[in-house]
Amino acid sequence: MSTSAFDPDPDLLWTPSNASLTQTSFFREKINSTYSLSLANYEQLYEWSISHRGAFWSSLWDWENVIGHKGDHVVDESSSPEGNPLWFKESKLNWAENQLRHHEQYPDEIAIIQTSESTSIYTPTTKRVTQYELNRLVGKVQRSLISSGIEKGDRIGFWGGNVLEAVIVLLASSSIGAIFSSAASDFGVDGVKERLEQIKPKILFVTNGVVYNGVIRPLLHLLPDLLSKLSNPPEKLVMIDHLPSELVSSSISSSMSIISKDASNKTIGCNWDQWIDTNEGETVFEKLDFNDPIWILFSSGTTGKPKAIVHRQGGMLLDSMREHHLAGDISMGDVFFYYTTPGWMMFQYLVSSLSTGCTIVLYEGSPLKSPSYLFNLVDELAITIFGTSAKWIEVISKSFPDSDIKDNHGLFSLKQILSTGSPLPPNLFDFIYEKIKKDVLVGSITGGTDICSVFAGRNTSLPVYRGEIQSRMLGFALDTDGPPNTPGELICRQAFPIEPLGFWPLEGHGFLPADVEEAKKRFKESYFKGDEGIWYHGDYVQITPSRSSNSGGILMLGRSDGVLNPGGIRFGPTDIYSVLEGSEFSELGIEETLVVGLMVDGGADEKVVLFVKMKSGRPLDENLIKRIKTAIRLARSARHVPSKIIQVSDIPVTLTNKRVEVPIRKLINGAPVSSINPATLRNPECLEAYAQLGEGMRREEGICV
Ligand SMILES: CC(=O)CC(=O)O
Repeated sequence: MSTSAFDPDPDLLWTPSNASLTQTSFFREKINSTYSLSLANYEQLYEWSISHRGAFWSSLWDWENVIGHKGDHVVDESSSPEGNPLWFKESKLNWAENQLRHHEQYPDEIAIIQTSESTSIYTPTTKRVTQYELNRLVGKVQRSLISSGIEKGDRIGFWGGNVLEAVIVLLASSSIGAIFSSAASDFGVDGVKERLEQIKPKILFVTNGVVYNGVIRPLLHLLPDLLSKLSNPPEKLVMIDHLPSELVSSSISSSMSIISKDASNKTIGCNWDQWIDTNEGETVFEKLDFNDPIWILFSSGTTGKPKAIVHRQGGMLLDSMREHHLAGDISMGDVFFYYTTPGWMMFQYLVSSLSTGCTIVLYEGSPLKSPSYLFNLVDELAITIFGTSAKWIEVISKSFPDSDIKDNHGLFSLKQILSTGSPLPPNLFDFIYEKIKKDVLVGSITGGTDICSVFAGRNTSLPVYRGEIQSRMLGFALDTDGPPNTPGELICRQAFPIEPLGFWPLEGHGFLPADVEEAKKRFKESYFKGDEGIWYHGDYVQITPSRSSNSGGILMLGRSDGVLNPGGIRFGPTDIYSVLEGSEFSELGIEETLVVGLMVDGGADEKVVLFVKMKSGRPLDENLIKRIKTAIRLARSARHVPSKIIQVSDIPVTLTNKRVEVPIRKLINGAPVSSINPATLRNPECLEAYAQLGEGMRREEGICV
């Protein structure tokens, strides 16, 4: 693969050196020969995949050699997303069996590398687990789950670090048809409680602690509080010694006594090593329906309790193969790292790549222990696919303003850099190509918790253009709700197999009918509008005109509920963020910004309000305000220039570190702080200040307060 020196398009940053040797091209040839077609490029393949969905998803099943029984049925082609049809109704498969499918043929290949942050008093060893060993461990955990009384449809909870045991429990859970759900070690007790209370797991796994940024953070001492807050605590608690017990021993002993006290009523605690089956045996896989639930993810909606999104076994399997193997060309020999925690869907995204035969890297710790920390890891582990967040790339770009990362790190193995979490602005594409590596595919990917996959993203068969997501993914009828070539909300017009089954509780799991009905209503309100039946994804985007037959790239402009509309000009918050996130404003002291609309004229119009968090000790003075306004006017337009630019001490972010416009827009327009669910935010203590600022602004505007 190489950069193209001759293409006149100034936005072209990278071109695959041999697009015809990618999985996407091979698959297109296969489709052409099977259906006697002559699809000539990605654009034509994409159009075919959405106009022949049954044939596409069925061919994908065959192409990926899914282990299972396919049957004849694929989907009712006339069904809408709101109809949420069953897919592959006659099929039987198991997600975990497919993830572990290389253990017999390639027992010695490394499936997982586990690495963790060290402290001055503790240096963890890097663990390498072979395909054989992983399958064996999953078998042991599977048998222990069964002995613990876990059956198909029961929920299994996990709270803790990004560790090997989390992956093993996830695989073992799917192997018997149980439903997995996890929370990250940095979620507070209330955040975990809100999740577990909704799904009522029978068993909970907890790591004893993690190291983050040099600090030991024990978890077990929080368990008594958590258990006492649950109306229906898990019957069993399994504690995983991720850290040596002497580093967290005081917290263990205090929590164990309280767990034992609870044990007479409810929860019985034990240690992973005591719990896990000591016998050897076969790992068996329950043949499940394509539409059986596999895991529950939580979306960080900021009002009400988090939405408990239930995904399906078959959809998660088939689409992850499309994503990692077909679109990403990941295969055995690749080493795939994604910086994530078990509290983010990128954990499932990463684990789901095991089916390709690649090695996945689990890293537990801070991604910013030093700016070069993860680049060293790339060299040390020969990582080929490196995934991170746009925020991390931004921070790194500010930490290395003058030095070339490529001069200090080999990065020879690196083929792809993936980014998600928030839009990757054009200047960060430039940063990667100039400072990190020239010959690398930069895959900005977007999808999220709602689909636990990617709607648009990395595509090894297509070029990379500055600021653009490469392509819409095969099989998804994606569009915007506006006229062509204008920004609009991202929609999916046709039913798709990774549509969630619904919000928990689903019918048939012993929950109150009223709760099931409420979950159904909330699901409908979350993704559908009017009676069109199409899926509204909640992202504000623009599909660009097709270049190099990519069928159009995607520009991410923000969340659709954060769209601004001053004087009838609609634009996304990203239009402002991308101007202010370069190194120029970082050097001037800007740390973070948030932009929202203040309703004026009785709601008929709005004014753009920009909140700015400054680096410690740096003021937001008149000079800087002037520079901000000028930069926005020059880069965007006079209509984009904020009416008010206000310094704040903190910008609210979700538990997965995404900044949130919606609650702040509500607060400054008069909603009470109590209307925002604090457990969904990492720093809810900052909300009160926004409510007060809103009150002041409304007074200034002559709006009744
Ligand atoms: C793939 C994604 O979209 C991940 C996220 O931002 O949550």
